[in-house]
Amino acid sequence: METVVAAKPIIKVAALCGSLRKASYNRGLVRSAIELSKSINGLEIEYIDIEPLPMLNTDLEGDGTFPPTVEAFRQKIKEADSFLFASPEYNFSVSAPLKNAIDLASRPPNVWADKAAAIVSASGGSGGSRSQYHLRQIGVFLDLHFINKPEFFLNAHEHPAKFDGNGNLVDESFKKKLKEILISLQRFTLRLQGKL
Ligand SMILES: Cc1cc2nc3c(=O)[nH]c(=O)nc-3n(C[C@H](O)[C@H](O)[C@H](O)COP(=O)(O)O)c2cc1C
Repeated sequence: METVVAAKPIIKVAALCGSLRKASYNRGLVRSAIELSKSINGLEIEYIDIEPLPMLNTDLEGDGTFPPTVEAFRQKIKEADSFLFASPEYNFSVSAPLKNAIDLASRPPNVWADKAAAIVSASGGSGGSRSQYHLRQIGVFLDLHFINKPEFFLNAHEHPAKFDGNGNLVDESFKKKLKEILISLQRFTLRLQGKL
């Protein structure tokens, strides 16, 4: 008799980067995550560019409608099962572009709610840990549920050799850690959706 193996549900992850810089290390982390996800069964990552988003102004909201770029962004967030944030630290917090993107998608109805998320960061000093803890705090209000471990903090300025000249992550131990985060995010998302 033929054994039928249930297909693993596909988890769609939307990846956001808080830096708009062309050679951003954090964008490099997103590129790496996309590459690494190709060897994880059931996980798909799409990079969502936040650069075209306007600054939030509630005057621009109609009756439940938003400017077209904002509407398209909100739709992408709505369709995702979970999120990967690559967040540089700006003045001990998340960057303004990332906070703006988060705020835009939080306007009623809040499209972040009840989803799983993971954070990685490349920054100076403590590798972005303080931006990560601010992001977790923001998630409390949004009903975003972050995985706690593993953690990923990379001081890209003290250790620039972990990236190549194009901002791509080349360090094998950090790549391994990044893949562990993706696997943990996949499992947590499935648990949250009651599929595991
Ligand atoms: C306005 C501003 C504030 C910053 N504040 C911090 C900070 O508080 N802590 C830190 O570790 N790095 C800080 N940095 C450094 C950035 O986090 C660092 O340059 C990082 O690599 C930027 O991310 P990216 O490479 O993805 O663009 C700051 C940079 C800017 C532009």
